[in-house]
Amino acid sequence: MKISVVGTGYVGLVTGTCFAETGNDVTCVDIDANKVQKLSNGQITIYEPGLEKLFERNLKQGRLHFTTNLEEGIADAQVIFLALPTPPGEDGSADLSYILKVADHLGKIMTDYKVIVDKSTVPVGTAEKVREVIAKNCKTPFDVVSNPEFLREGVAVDDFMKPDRVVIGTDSEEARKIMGELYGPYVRQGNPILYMDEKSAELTKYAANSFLATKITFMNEIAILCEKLGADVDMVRRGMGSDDRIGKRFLFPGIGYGGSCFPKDVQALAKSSQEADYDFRILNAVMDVNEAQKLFLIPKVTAYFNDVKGKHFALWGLAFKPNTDDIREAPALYMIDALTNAGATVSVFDPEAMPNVKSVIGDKVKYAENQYDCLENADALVIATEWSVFRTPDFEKIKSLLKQPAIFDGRNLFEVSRMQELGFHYESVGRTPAKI
Ligand SMILES: NC(=O)c1ccc[n+]([C@@H]2O[C@H](COP(=O)([O-])OP(=O)(O)OC[C@H]3O[C@@H](n4cnc5c(N)ncnc54)[C@H](O)[C@@H]3O)[C@@H](O)[C@H]2O)c1
Ligand SMILES: O=c1ccn([C@@H]2O[C@H](COP(=O)(O)OP(=O)(O)O[C@H]3O[C@H](CO)[C@@H](O)[C@H](O)[C@H]3O)[C@@H](O)[C@H]2O)c(=O)[nH]1
Repeated sequence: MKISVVGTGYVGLVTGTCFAETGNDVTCVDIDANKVQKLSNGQITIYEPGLEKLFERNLKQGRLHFTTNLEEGIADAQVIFLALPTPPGEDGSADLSYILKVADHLGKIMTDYKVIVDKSTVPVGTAEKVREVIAKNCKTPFDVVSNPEFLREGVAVDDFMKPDRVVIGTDSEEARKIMGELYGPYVRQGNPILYMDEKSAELTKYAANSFLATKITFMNEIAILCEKLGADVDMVRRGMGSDDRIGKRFLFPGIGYGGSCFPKDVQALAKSSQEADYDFRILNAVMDVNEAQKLFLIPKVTAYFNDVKGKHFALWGLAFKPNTDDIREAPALYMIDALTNAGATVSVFDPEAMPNVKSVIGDKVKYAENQYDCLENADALVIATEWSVFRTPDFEKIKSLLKQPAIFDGRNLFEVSRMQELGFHYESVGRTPAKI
């Protein structure tokens, strides 16, 4: 099938590459000429494990094309995916201007039947708006479908190729048939395509992200309570997660959820809800708790040193989670601000995200060559992201490099008892009685 993907960022590039991999002829369109040039020349523009190989193969075999020209990009396409940004507007609601601008343009240039697919995360009613905007100028029949994307950064290829489910919101039989054919190769037995009306599809995406953010936040509050009551959140987590109704996943406490999705989507759902005259109280609490959680380690660090002014910290991990170079809403950035504002200095190390951090905060911190180099002259180590490479470090080396053997771990990487045996002052999340 000939398909077009408009917006070649994270989701667009994964969508385009994966659809090419299953034999479709894909043209990706982006207004960023620099990005399009790089991609056309075989240079991948995002860090995503496993994607590069697929990207190179499909580019070489001529199934993947890139252009800045929308008219050329959609010319023969039967399906057009919109994978455009939907950032928070000033009031927290999703900014639909990117989507509606492209929809308006499409209406002026479409000359035969096409299925326009909202792949971006968009509020209820967006498919209707897209339809209206296209219809203003369009003389040919078309359908608009809501097909939200559930992939996670870091495991995006697997999530796309082996989805738990594919949600397709449409009441058009023709669009349903085309979308079913396109997704056929990805849908394993038992992991179904869920056909529904477009509003339910749109809401499913926000409901899923908000529920997961709530699940994490609930555990973060349980972790706080564990410290106050002297319980161990690891035990509580296992005890809870063994109940199938609760499930083991997304129960890991830490220093708050970040990334390009949960923070903006929880906020957008709260806003949509307000517009529908309903105060979604849980979501307001989730946002409040998460804001505070990003700085969860700071009072522990401050209490240990009395005052952090003049102290130097090593920070391992900058990306909002491992296996990505994405630093959007990363808790590490909030901690860097808090520590430097209090008069401390910080050396950082991250396997992938340092160039992105440098482009945002420049020389506010020192960028280390590797995780051990980062520890030189540091008073303590702070851990913000659970990269695998941080999980089994050389503890003797850490001890010899740090001025004092103190580790503040926002991701619960190590066993508390082992760290005590090794002679570290070790604080993590929800596993030791509160000292403050
Ligand atoms: N990143 C994720 O993990 C993820 C997962 C699921 C859903 N989503 C949703 O998917 C959507 C896209 O997210 P993303 O992370 O891929 O965004 P992104 O910012 O990485 O990419 C968006 C791309 O759109 C391009 N663009 C902007 N205006 C354009 C125009 N007029 N024509 C063509 N291209 C244009 C930009 O240059 C950019 O390359 C958002 O709604 C997001 O919430 C993201
Ligand atoms: O037990 C957990 C699981 C996750 N997190 C944090 O939650 C955030 C989000 O993690 P994750 O969901 O793995 O990353 P994303 O790539 O942002 O993916 C989410 O957002 C995407 C964009 O909407 C959706 O497509 C995905 O289904 C959804 O998981 C990160 O800061 C994690 O550190 C925790 O603190 N504890």
